[in-house]
Amino acid sequence: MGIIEKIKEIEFEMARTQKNKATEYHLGQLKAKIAKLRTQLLEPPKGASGGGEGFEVSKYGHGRVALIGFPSVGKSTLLTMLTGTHSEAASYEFTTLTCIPGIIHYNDTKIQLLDLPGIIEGASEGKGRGRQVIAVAKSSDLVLMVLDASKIYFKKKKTGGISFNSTLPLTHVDEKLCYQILHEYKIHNAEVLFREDATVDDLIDVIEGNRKYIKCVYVYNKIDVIGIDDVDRLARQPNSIVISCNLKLNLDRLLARMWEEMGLVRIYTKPQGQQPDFTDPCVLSAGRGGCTVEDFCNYLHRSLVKEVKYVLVWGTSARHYPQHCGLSHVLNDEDVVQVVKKKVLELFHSCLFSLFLMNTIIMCYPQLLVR
Ligand SMILES: Nc1nc2c(ncn2[C@@H]2O[C@H](COP(=O)(O)OP(=O)(O)OP(=O)(O)O)[C@@H](O)[C@H]2O)c(=O)[nH]1
Ligand SMILES: [K+]
Ligand SMILES: [Mg+2]
Repeated sequence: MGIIEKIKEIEFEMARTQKNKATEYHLGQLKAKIAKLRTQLLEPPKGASGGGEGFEVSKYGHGRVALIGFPSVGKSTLLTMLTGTHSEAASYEFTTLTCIPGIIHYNDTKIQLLDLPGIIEGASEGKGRGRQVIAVAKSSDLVLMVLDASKIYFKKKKTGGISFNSTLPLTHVDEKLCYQILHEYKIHNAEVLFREDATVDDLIDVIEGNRKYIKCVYVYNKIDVIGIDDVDRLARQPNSIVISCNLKLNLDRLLARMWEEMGLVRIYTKPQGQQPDFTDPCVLSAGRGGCTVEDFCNYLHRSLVKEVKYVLVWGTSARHYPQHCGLSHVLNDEDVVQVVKKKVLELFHSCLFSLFLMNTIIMCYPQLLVR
C-alpha cells in the first residue's frame, strides 16, 4: 500500500471514531501516525533520485493547466472555485499531498486544471514531493503560478535592449559572448538570466527553443487582505493577474487570460451545402507558426492532406468570404472551414481527358471505327 493510501485509511478511521474520553488516546495515536506518514511523503527518499510515488493523472480535455505555488497560497480553493471539484483547503501547509484534477468548461472546450502540493525551497531536489510537482508542471500547457498577494516574493521589470543577469558565477559564458550570440540570432531585446553555469551550447539550445519552456501567468490571490494601492501595483506587473477566491474577484478575467495564453484555436467544419456545425468545434493548439490548414487537415485525418484540393474559409483569417486557401494558410480561432477534396474534380478531369483522347483517336483514325 502506498503512503497516500495509508494516510487516507487512517483519516477514514479517524472520521469513523467517535470523539470522547475513551478514544482520545487512540485518536492521538492515529494523528501521530498521519503526521509521520506526511513527513515521509514530503521528504525525498534517501539515496533514491526519483522521489517517491509519481502523480498518475492522465491527460484529459483540450489542454492542461497546473496550479503551482508555495503552500497555503490558495491553490486548492481556486481549483474548487473554477472546476467545482472539491479539493481540501485549510490554513495549514501541505493540505494537498497529491495531484487533484478538475475540469474547466470554457468556450466550448474542456481544460484540465491540476491542483498540486505546495512547493518549497529544495523542490527540485525532491523536497515536499517537488520532483513530482515539477514533472506535472512540465507536462502542462500552461502554469498558473499562484502567489499570496499579502506576501510579495519577487519583482520583475521590463526594459528595452538586452539585460544580462546571473545568479551564480559563470565559467563558460560571459556577458560579451552572450551578446554576440544573441546578435547572431538577430535578438536585440531580451532578458537573460543564468540560473546555472551554462555552456554556449546550453544558451544556443535555449535560443533555438530546444528546451521546454512552459508558459506561465502569475496569479496573485487574496487581494481581499491588501490595500487598493498594492492591488494596483501587482495588477501592473507583467504577466500577472490579481484575484480573490474568497470574494470571487476577477475569476472571469483569470479564465479569459488562461484561454488567451493557451492559444487554442476552435475550427468549425462546414460540410458542402450544409450549415456549419457550431456545436462541436475541432480544438487545436496553435504552435509557433499558428494553426495552419495543414494542421487542421492532419487533425481531421492523417491521410486527408493528400486529398485536399483547397479549403474554403470564413472567419477572421479570411480576406473575403469564403476565401479559397491552401495548406499553408493560417487559421484563426472560430474560423469555419469547408474542405474541398481533389478526388471528385480529378475524376472529372480525367474523364474529360479520356473523352478528349478517344475523340482525337477517332478523328485521326476513322478507319478504326469502320473495323
Ligand atoms: N483571505 C483570503 N484567504 C484565502 C483566499 N483563498 C484561499 N484562502 C485561504 O488560504 C488558506 C489556504 O488555502 P488552500 O486552498 O488550502 O491553499 P493551498 O495553496 O492549496 O495550500 P497547500 O495545499 O497546503 O499547498 C485557507 O485557509 C483558505 O481559506 C482568498 O482569496 N482570500
Ligand atoms: K493549505
Ligand atoms: Mg492545496
